[in-house]
This record gives sequence, C-alpha cells and structure tokens, in this order.
Amino acid sequence: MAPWGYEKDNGPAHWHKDCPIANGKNQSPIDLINGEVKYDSGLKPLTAKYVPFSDAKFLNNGHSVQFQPSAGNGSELTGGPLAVKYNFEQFHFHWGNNDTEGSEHRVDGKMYPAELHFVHWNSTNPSFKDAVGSGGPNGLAVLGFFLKVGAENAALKPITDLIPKVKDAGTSVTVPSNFDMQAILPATLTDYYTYDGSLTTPPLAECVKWIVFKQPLEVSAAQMEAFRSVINRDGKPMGGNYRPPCPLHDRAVKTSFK
Ligand SMILES: C[C@H](CNC(=O)c1ccc(S(N)(=O)=O)cc1)Cn1ccc2ccccc21
Ligand SMILES: [Zn+2]
Repeated sequence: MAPWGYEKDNGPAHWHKDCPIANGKNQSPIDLINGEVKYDSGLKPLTAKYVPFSDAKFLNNGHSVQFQPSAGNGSELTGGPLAVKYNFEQFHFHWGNNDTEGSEHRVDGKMYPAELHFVHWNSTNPSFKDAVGSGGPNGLAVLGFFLKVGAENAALKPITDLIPKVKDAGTSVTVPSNFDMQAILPATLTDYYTYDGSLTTPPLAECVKWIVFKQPLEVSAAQMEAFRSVINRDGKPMGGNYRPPCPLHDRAVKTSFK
C-alpha cells in the first residue's frame, strides 16, 4: 500500500491493512457526546510547565505541520487525570479545506475547522518511543484544543507565520528561541473531556490518555488560510488530514466540568 495518507487510495479506510489495531476497541478520535459523558469531581486542573526551547524545528512531515524540539528541556505536564509527570514531545495540527471540517474530535457531531495536539510521554519510560510501545493508555498524554475562526491568535502567530516556509513536504525551519509555547495555552486548563484512546495516525497505538478542552482557541481567518496553503507528499493541499470518529465501544468519557 502507498504510504498512509488521507487520500482516496491511502486514507483512514485503508489503514487497517497495515495497522489491524485500526479496528480496535480504544481508537481515536471519537465524537464527544455530551449526553453520554460523566462528570468526575476528582478531575483536577492540569498544569503545563513549558520552558522556551533553544533548538526546535517547525516541519512539514507530509501529513501535518509540527513543532519539534531537538531534545527535552524539562517542559512537562502534570495533574488532571494523570498519575505521573509527562514530558513534552511535540505539537502539531489537523485541519480542513473549509471552516465546516477539520477537527478530529467532534462535540455532539460538530466539527471545528482545526484541532491542535500537544503530545507528551509518560516520564517513567526511558524515551518517547518506549512510551508509545509501553502498552496500556498511560504511555502518552495528548492535549487537544479545537481551533475556531475569530480573533488573531498572537501566541500562535510566530508559528503560523512560519507556515509558508514549510509549504512542501519534507521541509523544516528553525523556530526562534524566544517562541513562548506556554502563551498558547489558556491561563487555566480546567474544563476538559478525558478518555483512553489511541494515536489518530498509524501506528494507531492504543497508548493515549486523551484530554480534549471544551473551550476552543481562536485563530484569524488569515491564520486558518495559512494552514490551507500547506501541501502533502502528493503535492495536494494537506487540508483534510483528520481521521473520522471511531466507535466508543465500552469506554467512558469523563469530564472535569458539569
Ligand atoms: C508513533 C511515532 C510517530 N507518531 C507519533 O508520534 C504521533 C503522535 C501523536 C499523534 S496524535 N494525532 O494522536 O496526537 C499521532 C502520531 C513513531 N513511532 C514510535 C514508535 C513506533 C513504533 C512503530 C511505528 C512507529 C513508531
Ligand atoms: Zn494529532
């Protein structure tokens, strides 16, 4: 099979051939149905402590655009549903070719124009790759933020301004060391959905504690358009790089809010 992608001939419906876990019982994304979630008063706010990276790249890997430090620097995530500290690994985006589609998770069937994922790995593992392969839903913790079109996002501007430099698959650019990743996050990481799931791209490993925030972030129409100028390995617009929702099976989605 051609390397996986989101086109007709290599998209999500084909992934099970190389990754049979695609039809597993803990797959992501899902449709977050408010009538079926359960409030858990034990869910505390999350704490993300992000230290500026001196050596990070912003890259186009053919299926997303991704902020990738060269090494860890103590940036970490704790709290919420997490029992231990998780190290920051990377963040990346999923988006659509118009404002009616693009996010991976949905809320009562509604899609947002894009979704931002902050990927972290369980620090009890020696490395990110070990955490992916560690088995069970505590290997990674991914924060999901919906993006909607509105005011310009000043915190994301240093990143969206770099998008034209990584238009082509396989290209990358150095991110200025004064980029403040912490500024992207809302002041308090309180209202979220959380459930046990998987990577949303092959190898689709079922190793993720998902934490999806109820409150979308805003980006300007111009910032949204920047994403839509990115192209994939086939020279086609990358927009549409989202997996459709997967069956919940017998999983519970908990919320930190009533
Ligand atoms: C997974 C890793 C490549 N994929 C990811 O890192 C990743 C991270 C987050 C998401 S999302 N959209 O769910 O937030 C999706 C993919 C490579 N890799 C590491 C071990 C490993 C083993 C076999 C094959 C590839 C392997
Ligand atoms: Zn993702």
